[in-house]
Formats: sequence, structure tokens, C-alpha cells
Amino acid sequence: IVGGNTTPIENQPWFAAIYRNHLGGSSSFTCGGTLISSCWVVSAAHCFPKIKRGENYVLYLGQSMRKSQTGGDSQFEVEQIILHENFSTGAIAYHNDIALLKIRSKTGQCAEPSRVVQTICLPKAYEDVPSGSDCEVTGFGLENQNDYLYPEYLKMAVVNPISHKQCARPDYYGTEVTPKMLCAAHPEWKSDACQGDSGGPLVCPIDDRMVLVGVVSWGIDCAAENKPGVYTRVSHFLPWIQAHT
Ligand SMILES: NC(=[NH2+])c1ccc2[nH]c(-c3ccc[nH]c3=O)nc2c1
Repeated sequence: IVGGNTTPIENQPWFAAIYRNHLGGSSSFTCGGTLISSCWVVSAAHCFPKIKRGENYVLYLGQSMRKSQTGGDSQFEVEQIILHENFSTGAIAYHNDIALLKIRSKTGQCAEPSRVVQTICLPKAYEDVPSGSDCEVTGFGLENQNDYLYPEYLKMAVVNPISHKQCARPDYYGTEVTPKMLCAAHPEWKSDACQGDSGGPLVCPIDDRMVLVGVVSWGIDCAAENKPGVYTRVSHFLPWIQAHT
């Protein structure tokens, strides 16, 4: 996250941190995710390139610090990874960049709600978010696109959705951006998601509830002028989510 602030997990209790296990026992942070029900986390398909069986990934809920893999009650195995069947890579865009992860604790349980673990609400099918909304994007991604170390603490930034028309302008992303994507940016291009935030949540207040409006997907650079963050538009994938959970 470029700009924004550190945030305790209590403020984003649906946030999931996804790590890849490597041979030899080490693990590296891969992507963010969002808890949508006790057993299911939504993330981005591009986070799981050469689809490997779930055993290669481990997922933490309830963590405000990246390396504090205390294990125990907040650690989950990834039992199943479902990539959108039409996921594809364009010139700069990812298409249908959404994945579902089925999680399971060591004792075979799903997530238990607590002060630091909660599900997020899903939008209604094809529901639009009021433009100009103050939405929140959260993750352990880079604080500056020239960094190479991820921050230790979870961060959150406020960004505003922008219209498809504006985002499809030639000096923005042109025809690379489609109506199944949502663009969001800071009015002065001061904060944005960045590498490592992929898969994480863009949540917006709709009728006094926080709703999962976007999944961090792609962008040119981070917090660059006229280069908004691009998110998978969750409301356009509700039938798919319902069919697979
Ligand atoms: N500006 C943004 N909103 C953004 C979001 C996700 C990104 N993911 C990446 C990225 C860059 C290089 C390698 N892997 C990545 O995911 N850049 C990104 C930029």
C-alpha cells in the first residue's frame, strides 16, 4: 500500500494473508485475500500462477503483522484453489482475475469469528458503488514501487472509485480496462495498492455496511498520475462465487 496508514487487523478483520510454502520449509508472502464465509476466501487468480495443489499455500487470519506467523488458531491450510475458468492475461490487464480458496485449520475446522476474524459482506449482483465513495484498500504490499521489502505491518489506504468512462480514457488505460473491472484512485494520486497487495480487498460502505467491492488486480506503477488501481469488480462475479461456494 502506497500512502495510507498502518491499521490493526481489528479494522480489517476479513483480511487474509496468503503465503507460499517452499521446499525446505520456508514460506514467502504471496498475496492478500478476503474472508467471505467461514470456509471461503476470495483472492486474485493471478496470485496462483502454475496452479499447484493447495498444500503449497498457508493462510493467516487475524494477523496485523506479516511475519508474526504465530500459527495456532489463526493459521489455515488451503484445501482447494478454484481459479476463474476464463482467467487470462491481456497486454497489461488481467481478465476474470478472481479465485476462491477453501480453508481448513489443522483440526479440519473453518474460521471462527472473533474480534480479529470476521467475514465481509458481498455486494448484490451487478450493484454499483456510489461514485466518490471513500473506499478502503488493505494489504502487506510495497509502500513504494521501488521498494523490494514488504512492510511488517498491515496498511490501509482510502481511494475513490472512478467511472469506467474516465478509466478507459486514452491517457488512463484505454480499452485495456473493461466493465468487469473497477478503477479506484486517490484524488491527488497519493495512495494506491501496489505489488503484493494483489488479491486483497477494496471495501466500500454501502447502506451502512462494509461491502467487498473489488479484489486488487493490476495497475501501472503505484500511485502514478492517471494510472489508477484496477480491481476485479466483485458484483459482476456473484453468480460465479455462488456457484462455487
Ligand atoms: N497500482 C496498483 N494498484 C497495483 C496493484 C497491483 C499490482 N501488482 C503489481 C505487480 C508488479 C510486478 C509484479 N507483480 C505484481 O503483482 N503491481 C501492481 C500495482
